[in-house]
Amino acid sequence: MYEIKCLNKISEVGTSRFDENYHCSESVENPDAVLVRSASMHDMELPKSLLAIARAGAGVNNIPLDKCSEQGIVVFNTPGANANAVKELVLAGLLLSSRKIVPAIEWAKTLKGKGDEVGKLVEKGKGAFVGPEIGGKTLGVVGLGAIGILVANAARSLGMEVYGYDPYLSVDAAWGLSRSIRHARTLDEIYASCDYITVHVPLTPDTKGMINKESIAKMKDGVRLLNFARGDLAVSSDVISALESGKAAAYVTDFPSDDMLGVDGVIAIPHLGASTPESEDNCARMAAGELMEYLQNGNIKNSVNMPAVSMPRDCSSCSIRICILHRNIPNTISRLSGALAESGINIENMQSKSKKDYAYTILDVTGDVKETTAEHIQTFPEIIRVRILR
Ligand SMILES: NC(=O)c1ccc[n+]([C@@H]2O[C@H](COP(=O)([O-])OP(=O)(O)OC[C@H]3O[C@@H](n4cnc5c(N)ncnc54)[C@H](O)[C@@H]3O)[C@@H](O)[C@H]2O)c1
Ligand SMILES: O=C(O)[C@H](O)COP(=O)(O)O
Repeated sequence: MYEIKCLNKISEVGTSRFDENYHCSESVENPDAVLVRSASMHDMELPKSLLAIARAGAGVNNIPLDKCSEQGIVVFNTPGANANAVKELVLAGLLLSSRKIVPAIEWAKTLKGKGDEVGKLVEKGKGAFVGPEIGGKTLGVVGLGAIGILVANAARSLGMEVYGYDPYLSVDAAWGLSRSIRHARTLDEIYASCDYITVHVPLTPDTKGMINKESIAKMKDGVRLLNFARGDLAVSSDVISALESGKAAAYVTDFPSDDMLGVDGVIAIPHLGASTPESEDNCARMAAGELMEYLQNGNIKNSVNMPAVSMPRDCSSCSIRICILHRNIPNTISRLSGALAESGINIENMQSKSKKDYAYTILDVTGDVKETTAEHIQTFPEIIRVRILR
């Protein structure tokens, strides 16, 4: 029985994929795997039993990736599964940042009780809520991954002039990008050209605080900023100063901090980007599938800390699969195959790949694989974790 611990509420569309070989609940003590959304795992003790974590979503800054890699815990996310939900809210954000919709709605509520006067008061007061159209304006999209691409293409079809910046753009992503998106080679080009700037990059030491005094100074006067990626991408005191001085006209954020709340020009949304039934179902379905495939077959797809390695279990003569997470250093494979040969075990099929400092090897074997074989391999200093799947 595989024990799965849920740290957040996960859509049943995902958890119902677990069959009678799985037990999934919030109160599991020694989990084989964890399913999580945004709950922070940084201060959590990671039990020895833990083999994998699946983030039902995109951002993995709530998970201690280095610690997981060292302990042989494979971390998955669900690329693209919530991208459409975020794109739709970003489009709403573009309009909210322009058309003074939120204060106008609040003002309209104050007319309650004015009876037949309401129509006249609306016409008299609406002049306070004039805001520009987005059509014909320039939008800079920073980060052209699953979300950035959808936002760029959609804004283009709404009549915006769109600039995209992503120095690590993947080939797949490039195929998905409309040809009419302008390629910005530097962030400065985005800052100098764009009336609206939206960021869709992961939070990393490189991107933390990228919206700050210096970058804002390079932006156009009256720039409207949108942050549906992570709060710490922006230095909040610098954004507040820019709003107060009029340098920035709006800051739409899905990650409000205390100091931002109530500031004129801040449109604070309570992290709703991925909160649609469709996206919650997509993420949960994908995350549960990734865990099952890894726990049962040792296959890794969509991991953020380990290489993608998959082999079908179609070797009719070999019922045993050995899965080894190890360091990416020379001679490891030959030591492994030597140790297996000494125990009379033959490798029938094999796949091995590396990702930065780590590597993963799957071996379909014939012969008498004893637990002691795994224990012996586990003593090699380059080996992080060995699993035998029967
Ligand atoms: N508001 C929400 O609910 C919500 C939902 C999903 C994702 N997110 C956030 O949005 C981020 C992006 O999500 P995604 O699904 O598009 O991820 P993704 O991995 O598909 O795309 C990220 C893109 O950013 C690019 N990138 C990385 N560093 C960069 C840099 N310094 N400059 C420019 N580009 C850079 C990458 O090359 C990649 O193309 C996530 O990491 C997460 O933090 C928020
Ligand atoms: O990175 C993500 O996928 C989003 O921030 C969504 O987070 P959530 O699953 O907690 O809504």
